[in-house]
Amino acid sequence: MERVSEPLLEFTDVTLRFGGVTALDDVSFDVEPGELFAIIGPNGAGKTSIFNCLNGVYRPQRGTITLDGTSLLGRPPAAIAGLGVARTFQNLGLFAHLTLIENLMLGRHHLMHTGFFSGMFWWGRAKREEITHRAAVEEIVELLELEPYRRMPAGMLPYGVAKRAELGRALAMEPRLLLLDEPVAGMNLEETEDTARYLLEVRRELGLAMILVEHDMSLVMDLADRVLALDFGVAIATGKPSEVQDDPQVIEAYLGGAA
Ligand SMILES: Nc1ncnc2c1ncn2[C@@H]1O[C@H](COP(=O)(O)OP(=O)(O)OP(=O)(O)O)[C@@H](O)[C@H]1O
Repeated sequence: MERVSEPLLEFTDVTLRFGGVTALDDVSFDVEPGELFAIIGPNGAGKTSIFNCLNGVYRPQRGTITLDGTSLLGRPPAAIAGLGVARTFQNLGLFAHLTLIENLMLGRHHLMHTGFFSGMFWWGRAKREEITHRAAVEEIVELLELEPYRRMPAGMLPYGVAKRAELGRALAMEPRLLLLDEPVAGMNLEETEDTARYLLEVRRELGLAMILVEHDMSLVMDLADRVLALDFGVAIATGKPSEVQDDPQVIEAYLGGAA
């Protein structure tokens, strides 16, 4: 891909170890603004470890990670979320008893200035803030076509809709970088195609950068601008989906895994 701007994310020479296990071995990649970047690799290759380094859950022993020039290393997950890195979870990060709208409003929590007590004293300001946040949430509901489920408790949503609501919760944070952890895991073909459509729509409407970790290779090949392939914590190929797909080391990693 031709360089049109400075990278949004720079993940450079990152090494992460757990005792004798090297989960990431000197891994480097960067993500451009608005880019859809995918990370693939067999089980245990280190994909989730990259997400956990990015959002401050793990601290690598070596390397640097910067978002728009600001180092993310050593910052707690909430601070990294505040800098604009949002994540969706494989096992849904929704509160089952809250409605879809309430879950999306919680996604905006870190953007809210008025707490409960100040809200009591500054009723006018709190009200105005609430109206702004509700309007932003309603835009996401519309974008993801979630209107029919607005007042439904998240625990009662059909699986495909719950995954979409999870995407909505992450978008409600107004991220600059969205980490998508296996967004189509457990979905049937129709739900997978729907998700691909929504992700393209999100990208078209919001233009935010996304990193996709996904085992569904056809989704990766359809959606990604560039792909990073990992094997045993080592970056074995980076490039356009078609290039990575044909890379002998990538083929070997997958065939070896299947054997
Ligand atoms: N908290 C941890 N403690 C010890 N080892 C860990 C920890 N987290 C990850 N690992 C190890 O690091 C390596 C990479 O794991 P990781 O979960 O990042 O792989 P993955 O590519 O996401 O795998 P999967 O596709 O199965 O989710 C594995 O060997 C794993 O056992």
